[in-house]
Amino acid sequence: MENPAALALASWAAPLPLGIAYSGGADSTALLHAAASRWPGQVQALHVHHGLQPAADDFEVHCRATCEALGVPLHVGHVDARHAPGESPEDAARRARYVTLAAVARVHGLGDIALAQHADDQVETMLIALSRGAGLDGLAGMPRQMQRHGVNFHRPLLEVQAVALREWIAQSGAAHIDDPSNADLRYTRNRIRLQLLPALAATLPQFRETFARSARNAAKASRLLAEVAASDSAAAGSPPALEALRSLPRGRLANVLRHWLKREHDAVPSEAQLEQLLDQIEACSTRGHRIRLKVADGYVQREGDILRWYNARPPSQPAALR
Ligand SMILES: Nc1ncnc2c1ncn2[C@@H]1O[C@H](COP(=O)(O)OP(=O)(O)OP(=O)(O)O)[C@@H](O)[C@H]1O
Repeated sequence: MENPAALALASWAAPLPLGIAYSGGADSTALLHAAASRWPGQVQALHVHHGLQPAADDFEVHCRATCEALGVPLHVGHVDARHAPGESPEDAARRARYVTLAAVARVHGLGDIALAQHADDQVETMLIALSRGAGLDGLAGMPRQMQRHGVNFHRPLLEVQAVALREWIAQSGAAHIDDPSNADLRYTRNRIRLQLLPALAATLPQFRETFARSARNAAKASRLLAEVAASDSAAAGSPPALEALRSLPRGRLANVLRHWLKREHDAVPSEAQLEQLLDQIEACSTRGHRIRLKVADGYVQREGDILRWYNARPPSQPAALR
């Protein structure tokens, strides 16, 4: 049986040299083997050592042995991911992993990193997004390519099914790690993978393809909304002028506010907060109308003709500025 990751890489004009995010797990093992034989001498493995996990040292030892056997250089970065209040430990570990992968890549002159997420990971990501009530951005799933922390991340296996990768691993006997935490049903992602995906497969056999199509549709719509937001935001200025905001229909106003808050302040308003902010802006027809609303971890406040964001409670305003 041919490595399905090799088939996926065959049609990819990858930027070289290429870093491979290699955990030692089945999927990134299949990707590393495929990449090492497709681009000999141009591939380097990047491994993140999760300091808090008891088995992390063993994982690193395993990765070293595999890379030596394949003749691929290995670079290891260390993280000690602690999660912020309100953030799940899984999200914190993922966030820290991307930062570390990028930092290690940059040190070794690599501008591109391939991750081994596949079609099943994409479906899991969409289901998690749905379970959190996500908007279009979340439903778009993971992009095939994104720029973050100064490097390009690629996901060349997004169309490959997990079962194909696992079959190849089993048949080829390629050494890999079975991370026991992948079976821990306390994690939502594991429950989705182990309980929900088999049920989906039984009921909707084509779900991977149709979900992937929905993700692409959502991604297209999401890009369009970002373009509308960029043009409305350019017209409103930064910080945005109330008069320009008030000239927008409610849907576009919500769109531009969401993008302004996310892009410039990394703040995501709840549905109720956004509705309240829209109501306030629409009602704000006199100079004396005051706006001061809690949004995410900060505040949005009217200051004269503009709206301003504060990370913390804003100073009280002299009446002239309200
Ligand atoms: N510790 C790590 N070091 C380097 N890259 C990692 C690490 N953990 C995950 N990755 C990368 O991120 C991708 C997604 O992470 P995820 O946690 O879903 O993978 P995983 O369960 O470790 O599985 P696998 O290695 O089989 O892909 C992996 O496919 C891999 O490319």
